Amino acid sequence: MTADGADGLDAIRTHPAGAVLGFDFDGTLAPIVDDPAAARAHPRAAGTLARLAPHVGCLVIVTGRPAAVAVEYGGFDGIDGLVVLGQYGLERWESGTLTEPEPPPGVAEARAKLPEILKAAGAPPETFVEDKRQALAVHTRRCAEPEVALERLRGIIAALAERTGLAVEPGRFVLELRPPGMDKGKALRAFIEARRAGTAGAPEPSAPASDGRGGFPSAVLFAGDDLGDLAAYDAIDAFRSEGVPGVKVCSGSSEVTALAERADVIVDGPEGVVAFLDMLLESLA
Ligand SMILES: O=P(O)(O)OC[C@H]1O[C@H](O[C@H]2O[C@H](CO)[C@@H](O)[C@H](O)[C@H]2O)[C@H](O)[C@@H](O)[C@@H]1O
Repeated sequence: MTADGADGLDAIRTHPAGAVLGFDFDGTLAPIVDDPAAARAHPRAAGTLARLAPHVGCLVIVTGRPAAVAVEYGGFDGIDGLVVLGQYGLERWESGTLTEPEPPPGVAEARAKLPEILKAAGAPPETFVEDKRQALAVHTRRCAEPEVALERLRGIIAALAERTGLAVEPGRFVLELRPPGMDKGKALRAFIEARRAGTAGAPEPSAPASDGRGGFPSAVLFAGDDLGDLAAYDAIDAFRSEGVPGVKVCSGSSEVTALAERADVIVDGPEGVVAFLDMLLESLA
């Protein structure tokens, strides 16, 4: 644990009612599997989050998944106050209500062109396109050589993104074509600022009271595993520069090393994340 991370953890323990705890879904709360539709949260993840909820200011999941899919696969419905920001922050799920924008026209264009483009690039037949309505994720995990297949597609996916006005989001054996302008850092920051102000586009619950000693947020933690989570780490760094303690947790894997280099603490995948939260919970209860 870095010294800054230890400070962040201390601040959560000292002022839990003002703390914001954010999480990625795949690879952090849910073990990675070959088929995206078969992913489910670690069996203890939802229970641990439910037990944490009454102790902390906010629990928020910030994911590349559609928000409703993360809620379903995570078993998160019913966790008090939990908010899910889906599609890198474009969608929001809270208390059973989903808010989502219309996808930009470039998504339909990319959807129409993608099959022919993948074929022309010689993508292996195991290449799989996950259609998330707001975005298209091209997966190569099931290919015999997933890294080779992914590299082969990088150029043509970038060109398609350029033509359709979309952004490329690289991840664990996946290249996503998604609307630009939002990322997990912006989503996390906007969520916290809205809570701090007690207002948002939609009626927002008032900013949770801190315990009377810390401000809001008293501390911010984010746990992630993949490249898309680096923007959330950036947000933690920015909060720190403003005097808000933070903790960057890395759900470690051999597939991605970029997060480990910037994390305060590295744990062993979703099992390690849940164990870390159990330990935090014990120190709060
Ligand atoms: O932001 P996240 O919650 O981490 O979501 C990022 C993407 O995760 C999913 O793909 C990853 O998980 C799959 C299931 O374990 C795995 O098969 C795939 O190789 C991974 O890249 C998901 O399918 C995407 O839609 C998410 O955007």
